[in-house]
Amino acid sequence: MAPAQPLLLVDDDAAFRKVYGSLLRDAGYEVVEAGDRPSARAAFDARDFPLVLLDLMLPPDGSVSAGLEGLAALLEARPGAKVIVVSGAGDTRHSLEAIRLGAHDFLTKPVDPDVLLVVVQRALARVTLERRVETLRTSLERASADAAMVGQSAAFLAAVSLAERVAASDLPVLVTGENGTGKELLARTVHLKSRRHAGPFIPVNCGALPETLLESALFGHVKGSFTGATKDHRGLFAEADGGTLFLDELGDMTPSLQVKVLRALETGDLLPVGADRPVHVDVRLVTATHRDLGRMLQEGTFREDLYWRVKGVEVRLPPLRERASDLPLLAKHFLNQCAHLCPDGRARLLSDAAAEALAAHGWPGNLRELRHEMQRASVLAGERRELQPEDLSFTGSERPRASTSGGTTLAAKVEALERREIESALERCHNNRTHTAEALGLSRQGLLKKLERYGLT
Ligand SMILES: Nc1ncnc2c1ncn2[C@@H]1O[C@H](COP(=O)(O)OP(=O)(O)OP(=O)(O)O)[C@@H](O)[C@H]1O
Repeated sequence: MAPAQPLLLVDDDAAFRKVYGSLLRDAGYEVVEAGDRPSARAAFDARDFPLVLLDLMLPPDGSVSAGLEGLAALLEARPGAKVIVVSGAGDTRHSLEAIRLGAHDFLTKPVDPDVLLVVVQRALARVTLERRVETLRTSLERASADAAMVGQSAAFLAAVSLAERVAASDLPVLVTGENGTGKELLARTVHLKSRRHAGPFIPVNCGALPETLLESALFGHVKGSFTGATKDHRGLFAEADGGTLFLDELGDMTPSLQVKVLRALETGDLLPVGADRPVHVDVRLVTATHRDLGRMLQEGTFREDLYWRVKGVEVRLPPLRERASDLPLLAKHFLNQCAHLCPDGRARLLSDAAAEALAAHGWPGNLRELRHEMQRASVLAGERRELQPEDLSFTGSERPRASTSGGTTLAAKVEALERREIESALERCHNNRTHTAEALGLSRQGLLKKLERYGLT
């Protein structure tokens, strides 16, 4: 038999506690009683009660406002607990205020015993459901993070094991590796394996925004602090409070912003743009860069004090060419992921010749390039079940097909040309989007739009 669920029954009226306490005990619940606010709070703190039946007007003061404050404090301490407010006749206004503060329901005295039992039963069923959802959500997040990190090569497993070992601590983690090696995925894994896993994971690409926008995105701003600041904005540091902030492409951050980030990390205090008072946050930092920070230190483009603050433990992700044994596994993983792109919804397979072509390629864009190749090959193969080398862009046979498949109108030809230019710039810049945008004379945002339009993401 399942153990009786514990309820906390708080009322200064001993007769009420006696009658309703035994009613609930007879219904199979374990009832703990409290007759005033301090003893109710002590009992609440001592055990994980899923449900509290609470009278608002309690000794020592009998005041409703203190009762409402007490209710808010209980819910703040344990937001998952359900509180049912039991008030005297004529107290509806206060009961509604209690609901606004987060109480689950209210009952008015004299309480009909049958109604009480139904309300209690439904509130407890709700708690059970919410707890089950939370457990499932956590295990799903963990499972999907594990499942997403495909690879068995020694170099990859060493990186993952180091990341997992450091995840439990609050140490900063610096993930290094070429573009597309899986740095963001590893950062998410660190978060999901940490004690902060239920908190937010906030990724920020430091190379994607100009300095002033990045500053206000990170630290927030107050309304009116600059043109366009029409309302207060919390900022991503504050949004990551209680969780993990992932600063991607840290090496792209300007020196003056590096100073501000360093200050925030040292004190935990942020100064939103235009604010006169700092805000305190509790954030675990994970950073990533494809740049050689050691060389940037020597060149004076990256601050040494910030380097030591973010470095904590450095985890280097190997490029795909150093993980040759993972290539077939990863290719299959990405083919399965994009099965929905195939006309029959079934994942395509690699022919031996296609597998050889993959093995012979250098993969400058790493896993991102492989994922993209598998997507486009799945589409190009059409009804064919097995992929052939000509379905791969780097074998040289697919490229001309793409340029002619654009159609014969001028617009189609221009599009085909633009697509080819973007592809070759991406290749030259090793898939670094900031550099590709610069090389093409586009804004990063403009490039991202085009990548999406041509299915190159
Ligand atoms: N071990 C892995 N198993 C399966 N998929 C992976 C793995 N690592 C990365 N990926 C996938 O490869 C792609 C690129 O990964 P990710 O964005 O994490 O790389 P990155 O190093 O952060 O790239 P960038 O340097 O451009 O920011 C993503 O689609 C990601 O889901």
